[in-house]
Amino acid sequence: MDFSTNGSEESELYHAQIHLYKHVYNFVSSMALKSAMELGIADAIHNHGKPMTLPELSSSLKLHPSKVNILYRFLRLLTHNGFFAKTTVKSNEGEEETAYVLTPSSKLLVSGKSTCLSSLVKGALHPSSLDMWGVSKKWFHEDKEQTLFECATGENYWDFLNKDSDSLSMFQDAMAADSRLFKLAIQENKHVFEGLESLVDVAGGTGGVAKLIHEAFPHIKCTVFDQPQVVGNLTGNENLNFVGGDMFKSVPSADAVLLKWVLHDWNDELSLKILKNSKEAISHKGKDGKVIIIDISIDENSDDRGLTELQLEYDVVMLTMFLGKERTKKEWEKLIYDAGFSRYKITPICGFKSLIEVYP
Ligand SMILES: C[S@@+](CC[C@H](N)C(=O)[O-])C[C@H]1O[C@@H](n2cnc3c(N)ncnc32)[C@H](O)[C@@H]1O
Repeated sequence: MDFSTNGSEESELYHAQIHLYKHVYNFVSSMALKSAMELGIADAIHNHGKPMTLPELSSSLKLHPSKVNILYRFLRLLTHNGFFAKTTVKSNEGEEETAYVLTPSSKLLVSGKSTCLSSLVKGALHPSSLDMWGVSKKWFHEDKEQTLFECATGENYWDFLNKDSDSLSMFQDAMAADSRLFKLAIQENKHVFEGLESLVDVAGGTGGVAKLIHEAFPHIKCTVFDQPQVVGNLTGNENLNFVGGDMFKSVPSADAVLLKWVLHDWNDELSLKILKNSKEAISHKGKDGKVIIIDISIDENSDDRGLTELQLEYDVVMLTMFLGKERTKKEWEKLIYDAGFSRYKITPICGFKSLIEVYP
């Protein structure tokens, strides 16, 4: 084989190598982030109340003294990746020392805050979501309509969650964490909820979003509708109640149906069923009823390549875990019209998701 190249071919080759290696080792950044979350680095810096030096951080985390340099190297990667920032402080002896501070991204790992996403990091990077990748070649060659998760474990992800209360809690906590960040989107899109007297949050989990809507619009009668094993033990109040059931059979009646992070779990056939049941649920309001979908609308032509990459990664997660999908605007339009709705409006929210108002 001839490896001789001219300058530009060489540069292209090295670029290609860096590109490939970068994608091969991306998992290290994910795992370092997971370690930071498990160690509680963000909490330690937050609780310290001022920039924290490496020895202070190591001692606060109660690490073995032999691990200080290891912590430094994890922090170097995480700082490079934008999770921490460095500053200088003066030691008691008057010497300048490097100290770490939180960035907006690591502030999302501070526990006890409404914006804490630690449980999402925990759920998304849990071995139950990662181990399945070992059988992806087998999955591609099999003539079976099953998820990668099912191919690896012999059971579908919903059954896996439902048989073990720890896994179900982990999943619901991750969803609730994601939902809490929805507060800002509600404030920015108040008009979507104004005028409603009742709303049912279909497959609303433990009520993360419904609670935010209830806070912002206390007069709206909110119902969280989910599987009985998810909502069975939850209690609300006069205007926030929890109902167990199966959205593929029927959906409780309300002025509006909310479907957040729901339709991406299902293929078009099952999503159509959910949308038709939702249409039925708002039918008493005639043309004034609405279905509010919160999901990704993939934009492959976006100038923001990082955002599109995240949307496409989510699509593969939905595919491998649920045989679900993230949809493009065109795919949303088809699904919405196939379900018998007459118009819709898409508004980008939360950076990478969309709010889709759908009308009969
Ligand atoms: C991805 S989670 C979304 C939860 C919530 N909407 C949120 O954004 O936090 C999907 C939810 O669908 C619920 N679910 C699955 N199958 C269901 C069914 N047949 N009827 C009602 N809910 C169901 C699950 O229990 C889970 O809470």
